[in-house]
Amino acid sequence: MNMSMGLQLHTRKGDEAVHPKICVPLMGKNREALQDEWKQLRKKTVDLLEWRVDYFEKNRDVDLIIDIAEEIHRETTRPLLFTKRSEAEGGQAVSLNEDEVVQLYEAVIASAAVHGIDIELRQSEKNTQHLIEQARNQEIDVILSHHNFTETPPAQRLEEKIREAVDLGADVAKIAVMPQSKTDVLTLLQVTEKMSRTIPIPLISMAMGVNGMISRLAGGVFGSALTFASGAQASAPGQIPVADVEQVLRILNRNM
Ligand SMILES: O=C1C[C@@](O)(C(=O)O)C[C@@H](O)[C@@H]1O
Repeated sequence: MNMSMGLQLHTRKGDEAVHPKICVPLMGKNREALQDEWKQLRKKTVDLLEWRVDYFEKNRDVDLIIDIAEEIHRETTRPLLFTKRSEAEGGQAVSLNEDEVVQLYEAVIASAAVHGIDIELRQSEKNTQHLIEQARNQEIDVILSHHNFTETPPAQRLEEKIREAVDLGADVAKIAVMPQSKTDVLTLLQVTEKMSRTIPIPLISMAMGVNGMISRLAGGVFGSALTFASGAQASAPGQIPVADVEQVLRILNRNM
């Protein structure tokens, strides 16, 4: 079984289900709010934390960001995923332009304060390759991600996105879609089932919204390596509180 050291996610082995890890997003707008969020998680089963830095007010203060990232890891001892989600893919509107986002990622990678970074596949190939190279030197995992907040593209398109992530050199591929029907949820799960058996890296997938909730609980059965669960707030539609997710996964893992 491959283990990416940074985020410690598992690649699926043959036909076996994956015991997915649980990641909780931190969305505080300042240090105090972030501290409140992670303190509330102390007694919860959380494998990873994601800092959604697009919610952070002082997003130009790189030294502060690195200092907080170090504090999060020191205090929680969980691998930390660093994400600046774009507005086009469900993130907050921020004043940073593309180059500034790349500079922020470069500084965070250089600090080695995080264990993984999320880069969207919409980012230019040049920037992506550059950041992957930097991250590799620091043994930081790179998730290459694609989110569609309005619909579920056809299976073939989703498979192409996953292949694109693999071909660009991702350590982990991720797709999130918005289902308009239960059939769309099945499409997402079917793609997950097929691709997680075929690609050499862990795959994370989810269908968002109420229709998609089942994918956040049962995605591991189909090969998804990680599920996002809400702590103080949900960072995407359909996220379920971490204690509920943990309960369901415990039942599945115990019996499978
Ligand atoms: O990409 C993802 C997945 C997500 O959008 C979800 O649907 O749970 C939540 C985001 O915080 C994270 O960056």
